[in-house]
Parts: sequence; C-alpha cells; structure tokens
Amino acid sequence: MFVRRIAVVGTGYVGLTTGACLASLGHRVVCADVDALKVARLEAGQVDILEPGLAGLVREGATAGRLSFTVGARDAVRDAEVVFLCLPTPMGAGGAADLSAVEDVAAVIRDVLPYGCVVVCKSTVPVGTSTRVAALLDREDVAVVSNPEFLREGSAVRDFLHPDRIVVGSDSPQAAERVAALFAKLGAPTVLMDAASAEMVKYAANCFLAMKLSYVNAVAELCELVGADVTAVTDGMGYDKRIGGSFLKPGPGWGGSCLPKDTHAMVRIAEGVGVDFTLVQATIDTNVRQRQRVVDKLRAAVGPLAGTRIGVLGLAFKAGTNDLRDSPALAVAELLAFEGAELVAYDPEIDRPLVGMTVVDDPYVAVSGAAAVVLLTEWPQFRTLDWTRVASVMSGTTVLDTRNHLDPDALRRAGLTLRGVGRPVEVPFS
Ligand SMILES: NC(=O)c1ccc[n+]([C@@H]2O[C@H](COP(=O)([O-])OP(=O)(O)OC[C@H]3O[C@@H](n4cnc5c(N)ncnc54)[C@H](O)[C@@H]3O)[C@@H](O)[C@H]2O)c1
Ligand SMILES: O=c1ccn([C@@H]2O[C@H](COP(=O)(O)OP(=O)(O)O[C@H]3O[C@H](CO)[C@@H](O)[C@H](O)[C@H]3O)[C@@H](O)[C@H]2O)c(=O)[nH]1
Repeated sequence: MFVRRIAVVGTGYVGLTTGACLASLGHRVVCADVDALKVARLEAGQVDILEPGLAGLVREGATAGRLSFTVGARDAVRDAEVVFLCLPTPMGAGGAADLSAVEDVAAVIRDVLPYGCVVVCKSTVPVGTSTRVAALLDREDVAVVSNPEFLREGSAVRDFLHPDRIVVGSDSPQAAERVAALFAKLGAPTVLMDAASAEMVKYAANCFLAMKLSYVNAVAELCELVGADVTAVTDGMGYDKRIGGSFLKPGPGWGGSCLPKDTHAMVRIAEGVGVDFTLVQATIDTNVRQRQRVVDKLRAAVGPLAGTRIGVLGLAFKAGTNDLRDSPALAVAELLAFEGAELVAYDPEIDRPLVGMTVVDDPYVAVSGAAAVVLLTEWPQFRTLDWTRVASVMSGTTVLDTRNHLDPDALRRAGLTLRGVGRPVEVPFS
C-alpha cells in the first residue's frame, strides 16, 4: 500500500473519524480546524464527541507520529497529496445546503496546494459542488473528487472501517483511483462513478432512509387506529429481503444532524431543476406530524398540559450519541413547553442546561412528581430502571414510550400504564 500524506479539513464527526481511521491504516494525516480550542484539546488527546474507539485511535495515531492537528486549513494542506474537506454543510436559507464553509476553504487553500494534489469533498453537497470547488481552486493540476461519507453517529469508527460500500466520483478517473486506493485495506466494495452521480448518491440514500422511517411511522399511526401492533407488522415485513429488517423502528420522528437537513436540501435541489419532489416533502411532513402526535397522546392521557409536570427520559437524537442537533426529543420538548408543560429531563449523556426544561442528572429526579413520563431516546439503561421506584415518586401513572423500548411486564407490575407507538392503547403483556 502507498502511504499518503493526507490533510483533513474539519475535525467534527466526519473529519476526526476520517483522520484517525486513515492514520490507523498507515497514512500520515494532519487534521485542521478553525476552532483553536478544539485543536488544543485534540492535541492533548481529548475527544469531546461520544464515539466508541475514536479517542483510542486519536491517541494511537498521535503516539505513532502519523496523526497531528493544526489550526486553519492553509498550513495543513501545504505538504498534502490528498486533501479531504469534511466541513459542515448545514441547512441554509430556505432549506438548501449552506456551502459557505466548503467554498471558503477552497478559496483559502488554492494557492498553497502542492502541485498535482487531489481535493476530496467528503461533506454532503449538492450536485455541481465538485465543479464549483474546482472553479474556486482554479488549478489545472489539482483534481476534485467526491467521496460521500455514510457513517452513523455512535458507530462512526466501526462504520468507517467496515463500510457497506465506498463511493468515489470524479470526472478524472485517475484521481478517483488514487482516492479509492487510500481505502484499499478496508476491502469494501468500491463504486467508481462521475462526480455528479457520487454527490447524488448521498442525498438519494439519506432521503430513502428518511422515507423508510416516515413510512413506518405512518404505518404505526394506522396501526393505532385499526388495532394492529406495528412491532408485529414490521417483524413480518422485515423478513422480506427486498425490504430488510433495519430502519423499521417507529419513534417520535427521525432527527440528527443529517437526515433533516439532507431531505430539505433534496427538495430544494429538485425545485432548482423544476421538479416538485412530493415524495420527499411528504417524508418531511410526516416526520413533523410525529412530534405533535406525542404531545397529543400526552394531553389525551393527562388532560391540559399547562402547569403539568412531565418527566422526560432521553434528549439525544438517538441512543449512543450526545449530539442534540435536530433531536426529535428537543422538538417534542419545545411543543410541550409551548403548551405550558413543566419539563424535567434526564439523559445519561447530557448534563448542560437547556431552554424550556430543567435538566437533571438522575432519572428518578426527572420523574419525581410527574403526571406522566415520556421516553424519547432509547437508551438501554431506561429498560432497567426500577419502575416500582418510578411509580412511587410519580404523581400520575402514564408512561409514554415513543420508541417501544420498555418492557411492558415491568411497567405493568409497577402499576404503571404504558402507552407505546403503533400499538394498542394499553400495551399488552409481552
Ligand atoms: N455527522 C455525521 O454523522 C455525518 C455522516 C456523513 C456525512 N456527514 C456530512 O459531513 C459533513 C461534516 O459533518 P460533521 O457532522 O462532521 O460536522 P461537524 O459540525 O461535526 O464538524 C465540522 C467541523 O468543521 C470545522 N470547520 C468549520 N468551518 C471550518 C473552516 N473554515 N476551516 C476548518 N474547519 C472548519 C468546525 O469547527 C467543526 O469542527 C457535513 O456535510 C455532513 O452532512 C456527516
Ligand atoms: O429504525 C429506526 C432507525 C433510526 N431512527 C431515527 O432516525 C434518526 C437517524 O438515525 P441514524 O440514521 O442512525 O443517524 P445518523 O447518525 O444521523 O446517520 C444518518 O445520517 C448520516 C449523515 O448523513 C449518514 O451518513 C448515515 O448513513 C445515516 O444513517 C434518529 O433520530 C433515529 O432515532 C428511527 O426512528 N428508527
């Protein structure tokens, strides 16, 4: 394997994982960020995001002299053969992807890139961004490659090192081969294509995943009305290999730093070429409805929410992460707070104050005095709470489990009334 000198710009979930994993494959990697404090912490071996295995890889890479950190992109790229752009592309005005960080960095590095290096866009970006980056770089000797990333938060290192596939797109086949070769050791299926198609793969995949989730949430809604149990329904569906059993769990709506912004961006991309992508818009609308459904169920169970104490279990957008970006739990909490509910929340990985609620560091304090408890994130430890103790400190008896995560028998034994999603009003014994 060729050992390459690599620069990674942006040390967030994608950049830090990319840098640490490429260093673990033997490459020499410099990671750059604008955030000087973050760089200082990384230099000291401190990783602030919750990603199993990442801190270990960062320390190993640094100790072996293969991984270093610096502030600002210019110094990082001076000596690089390959430059990965792992920059944020958040939802901008009107829902389109905001490409300013990618464009700023392209403009900042253009005159210091070594002759013949390759610039790789790993950020999720609309079709045409590679061409735009190439125009900003304005360097005939520098090829631009699209290499979308498919890792999930909470399993970033595992997903990076054991990907289902690697997608590499470029209008320069040689540059695409050069980038694909960096990952050769992973032995993953590698799909080479043109840049536009690679850029589209990422949105098409994320929108499909979001559509699957909105579909299952809509099926769950129907199940409640017709008297079916969505758990049995998805079990029966998932054995069909064409459907697959994963991504079929209903919940309080999907969230996180990617699916919400990428679905909105896809709608805008379609609009830009005169297409009304109603399927993706309906996926978004169905998702927004799920949050209101949680509030409606709580109101139906305990009456008007103004002045009513609700215990909230879980704030992160899914279990296994401390990321709150576009968390459905926060969206639900905001709706509850708007109706005047008094919220006391507990999440095992969140210990900072949040607007509209009191965040506590003990689940039993969160549920104390609550007329109802709502579980919004499927942390494993919630299953093993002492539900008899929970029942003894609550003022009411309703537990709304928006993830169908809890053990109905344990709650029933504690004298609590469990309401789930897509299941009969009172969840039967399992
Ligand atoms: N988070 C994920 O699970 C995930 C997975 C696949 C793809 N993506 C995509 O990857 C991209 C990055 O996402 P992320 O979650 O890693 O973002 P992030 O917000 O976690 O990290 C981005 C980093 O870039 C830094 N940065 C911003 N402007 C900079 C600049 N001008 N120069 C240097 N550094 C700068 C920020 O300080 C931050 O550390 C996005 O396009 C996202 O859609 C994210
Ligand atoms: O059966 C399921 C699976 C997921 N979710 C929810 O869906 C959201 C997104 O989950 P997940 O996809 O695991 O989170 P991310 O880490 O944001 O990963 C997605 O977004 C990344 C950024 O683009 C992509 O790289 C990944 O492939 C894609 O799965 C979360 O709110 C989950 O709770 C459900 O409600 N039910």
